[in-house]
Amino acid sequence: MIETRNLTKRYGSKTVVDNLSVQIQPGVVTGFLGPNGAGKSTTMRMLLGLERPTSGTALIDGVPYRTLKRPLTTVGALLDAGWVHPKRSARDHLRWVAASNRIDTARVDEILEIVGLREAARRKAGEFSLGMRQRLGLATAMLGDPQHYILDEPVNGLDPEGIHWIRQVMRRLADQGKTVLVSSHLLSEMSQTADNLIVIAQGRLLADTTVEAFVAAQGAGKIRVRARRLDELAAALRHRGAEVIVRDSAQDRCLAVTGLSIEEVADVAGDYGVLELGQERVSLEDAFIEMTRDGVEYAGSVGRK
Ligand SMILES: Nc1ncnc2c1ncn2[C@@H]1O[C@H](COP(=O)(O)OP(=O)(O)OP(=O)(O)O)[C@@H](O)[C@H]1O
Repeated sequence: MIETRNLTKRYGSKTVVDNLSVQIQPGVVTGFLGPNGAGKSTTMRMLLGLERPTSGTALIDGVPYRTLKRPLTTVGALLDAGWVHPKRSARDHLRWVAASNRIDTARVDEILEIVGLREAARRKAGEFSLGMRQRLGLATAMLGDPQHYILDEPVNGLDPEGIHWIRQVMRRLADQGKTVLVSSHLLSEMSQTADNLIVIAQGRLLADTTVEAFVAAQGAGKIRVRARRLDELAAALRHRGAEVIVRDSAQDRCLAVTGLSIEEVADVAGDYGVLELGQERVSLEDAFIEMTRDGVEYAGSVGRK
């Protein structure tokens, strides 16, 4: 299991990770979600022993990463597509990593096949595209067949085919019973990739739940309404005691209403040129924006699977 206990990191007076306690379970893909600068990379770097916590602990199977004897056989990591000497071939890079971790070099050709780099194995890594570098980074992470994976924005810069491939790899690893922690600020991506979600903003835990429960809880009981005179309708609904959120997106402008029944909303909306009325089905994107905007404490309100 990957775990943080009251994990805190400060740079000067700025708290980047704030008292974060989470447990990442095996057998599922856990999405680590947050807007830019939320503290995801810093948390992952602390888990990998690359940053020292100001307080609290980051543990892999109950111990700090730094104490692992052959780390690559316990945790596979992908940070910034991994570092590779530009003049070294993919194969030589992997053989070097394998040797330094006492991993059988026979595994190198096997893993090159798995990540689809067999043809390019003898080319210099400096000539690789971003997508190929991501594949090589993942190959490095998978080399020691570790139980745990920590992947920082692995889909960054990939084309749709590459994204599909990475998703499949993560799913397969989870199905094999591995722990897979994957960060992203792309919510739509996470909704298609992850089973569980850990959401942070400004270093603080906002949600620790399943993707399904997260979306359901965010959208529960809201009524979506579009009308010609939307702002006036919003005021009228508030006057009737409803809680009203104005959703402004590139596609449309609508209201999300709670505190009144759909019949009551319909009664009011009739006077304001109603165009559409129904139970809201929120996207993960909307739920996330709403949550991080309000900074609502969410953790614990919805149980895990
Ligand atoms: N070494 C450092 N010194 C000072 N501040 C830092 C350092 N590393 C990170 N930060 C700050 O910590 C905050 C969190 O950064 P972090 O990279 O962990 O966020 P993130 O959630 O991974 O965001 P992104 O998706 O943009 O990578 C940012 O405001 C960043 O500027």
